[in-house]
Amino acid sequence: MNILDGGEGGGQLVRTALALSAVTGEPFRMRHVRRARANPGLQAQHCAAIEAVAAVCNAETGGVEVGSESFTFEPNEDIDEDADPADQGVLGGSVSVEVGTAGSVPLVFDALLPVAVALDESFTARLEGGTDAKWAPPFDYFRRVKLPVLQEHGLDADVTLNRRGFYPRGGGKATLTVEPSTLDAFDVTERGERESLTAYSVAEESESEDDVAERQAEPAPDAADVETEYVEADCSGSALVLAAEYEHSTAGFAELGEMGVEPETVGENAVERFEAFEDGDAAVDEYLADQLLPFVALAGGEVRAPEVTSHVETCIDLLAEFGYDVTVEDEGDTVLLSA
Ligand SMILES: Nc1ncnc2c1ncn2[C@@H]1O[C@H](COP(=O)(O)OP(=O)(O)OP(=O)(O)O)[C@@H](O)[C@H]1O
Repeated sequence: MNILDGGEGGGQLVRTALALSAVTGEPFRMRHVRRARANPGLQAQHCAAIEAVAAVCNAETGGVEVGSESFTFEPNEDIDEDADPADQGVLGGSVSVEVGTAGSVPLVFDALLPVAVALDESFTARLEGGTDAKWAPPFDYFRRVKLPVLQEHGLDADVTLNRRGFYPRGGGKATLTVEPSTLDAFDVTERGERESLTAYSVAEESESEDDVAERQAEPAPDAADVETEYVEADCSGSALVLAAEYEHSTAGFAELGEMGVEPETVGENAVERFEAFEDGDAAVDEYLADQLLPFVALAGGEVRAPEVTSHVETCIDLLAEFGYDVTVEDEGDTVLLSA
């Protein structure tokens, strides 16, 4: 059993370990889960990710409860460890999981997506929780930025939003369907010319009185197409994702509305990050960089990112524990991640 130390990072290490364990068939124990966080141990969102990935690969789990700092995950014992990972017979099927209040639905999807390379048959995951939650990719980032980049590289997956769920009540619903997939190696080193820029601005319906969705999108550059939407949800909330599609890549700049923060400020923050990105030479934004790492490890290739964030660093260490080497080349203003 692979003994992993989760102490240097956050939930991302839990999600990456689950995905890699499902793909390789290698069981693991993770200790010191989120040790340095203010609320150490597994949180509801992480327990939901464990439950979802376990359902897809028939894993046995131990120690999975909120607050637990150590847990085990043993994927289907029927897996033939000598076989190629793509032929190891991870099952598919369907699973419904409540992530709980505003626990992030896209983050649980993140744990499930890499399993695509080892599936026998498709799986469907129906999740309930926060679609647009703090410290996580908002739903439109997942749908408009991350998924398109992965689909471009062979991932056969689709997502449907059934209901938005904002912080703190959650209550959002989304369905992810993933088919067995063969990934192409990544060559995301130059982003190329920008082909489109879209501001996806969403707010809960009561916020239409204050034109929140329009005001969030107002600072977007003139070149941007603007899509505003008001939705039914269990509590008020709003999100803005500025998605920039380039010839060879897509980058996203996502911000959530917050009490006491003017909607225009939400938009300005996203625009500031977009402009800084366009001033540099990276092909993906800093968040996509850490989220792509498991796929780069599995498929090989290169991705040019703005910097080595702590998420990138700790994820690379974890991938090495499963035998996947990702190297980082410091290029000055950018970094090249290769496998
Ligand atoms: N604004 C954002 N846009 C896109 N992705 C984001 C954004 N904010 C955070 N993320 C992504 O969300 C993930 C957060 O991972 P992290 O390990 O910090 O989260 P967690 O599971 O909530 O656990 P923890 O509470 O331990 O931090 C990262 O993959 C990061 O790229």
